[in-house]
Amino acid sequence: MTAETRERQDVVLDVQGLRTYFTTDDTVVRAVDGVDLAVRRGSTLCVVGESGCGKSAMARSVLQLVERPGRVVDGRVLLHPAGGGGEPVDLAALHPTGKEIRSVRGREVAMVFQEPMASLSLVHTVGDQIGEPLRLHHGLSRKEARTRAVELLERVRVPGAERVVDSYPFQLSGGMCQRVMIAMALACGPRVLIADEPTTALDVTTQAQILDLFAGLRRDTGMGLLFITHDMGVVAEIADEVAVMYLGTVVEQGPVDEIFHDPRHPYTRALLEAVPRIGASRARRLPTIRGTIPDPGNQPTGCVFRTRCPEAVEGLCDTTVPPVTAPGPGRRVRCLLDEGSAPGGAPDGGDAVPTGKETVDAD
Ligand SMILES: Nc1ncnc2c1ncn2[C@@H]1O[C@H](COP(=O)(O)OP(=O)(O)OP(=O)(O)O)[C@@H](O)[C@H]1O
Repeated sequence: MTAETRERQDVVLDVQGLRTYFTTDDTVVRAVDGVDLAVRRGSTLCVVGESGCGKSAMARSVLQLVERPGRVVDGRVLLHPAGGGGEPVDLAALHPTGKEIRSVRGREVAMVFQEPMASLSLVHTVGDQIGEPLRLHHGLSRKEARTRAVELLERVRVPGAERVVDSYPFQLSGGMCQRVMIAMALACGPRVLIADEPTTALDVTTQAQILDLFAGLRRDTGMGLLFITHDMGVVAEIADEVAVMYLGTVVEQGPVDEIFHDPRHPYTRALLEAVPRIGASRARRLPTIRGTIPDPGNQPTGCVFRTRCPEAVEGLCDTTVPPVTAPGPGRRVRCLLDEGSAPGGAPDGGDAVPTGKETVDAD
């Protein structure tokens, strides 16, 4: 078996050409505009980008959780069966409120959000909330579900799990609530866990503990982790692979080491320059990315990043949509100025990654 075949077999969630638009009377916000991603078993894919790049809309689209007026308008979200055999299910083709997608949510693909307090019910105990999917999907009795809830709390390293299981969220700290959310997400043994900025609302110490917890869980359970963040420091801590998102599209992706040591897209370089460095002089001001993200309802012509790109070339970047190119195995870049990029497409001729032509045609 070649390394590429093995890599393909490892894919548990395959997002292809995903587009999610928010349509109102006078505007169409192309929040997700042709995204291709693959989440592998036992591996963490970090999606990184500034606020408003479409990370949450993309993550919510996977489970058809986009709120109106948002809607998945194109693309496929293939969930591969356990063990790699059989036909994948296209989650994007399921009805957003139908029975099929509801049976996938929580059971096969679970999600953890940024604000645990907003996601937890304040009037039910922690144990009842963790146990609910177990009673619903696995037919456990109330007592069995409580026992399992204690085990799950212990697994996410909640001290005094026997006591915490009978408490209410408002009695717990933000970090503890996030652990409860993670325990809930793990309850049914999902094959994919989507975590949307799960540490952003937490203090730095708790953040580090939760990241450590995610890394351990991913290792121990073999689930695929799709981790959304705006913070390159978090990416460095937890990612195996990285997808850099800007204005609804993935502008660069690849293995984490390569993204950090050989960033090919000017946006990736700008994100990396804005990360504080250990040992850097305090007097040195951190560079920020110039300008602001354009209105996704009114995207620039040509390259989406060119209005903020320090390297943009007039007459090229404003007129031509960059094709996806492949500068190396597992690497994808969308930049007209990237030298050494071969025309895009999977190295094995696979169909999971768009070719440059498709990108050009899409706009
Ligand atoms: N309900 C909505 N109606 C209209 N536009 C929306 C809606 N929700 C999101 N958008 C737009 O979609 C785009 C992508 O938003 P999204 O929240 O996915 O970005 P993000 O990268 O996750 O940012 P953040 O880190 O702030 O959550 C933004 O321009 C946002 O304004």
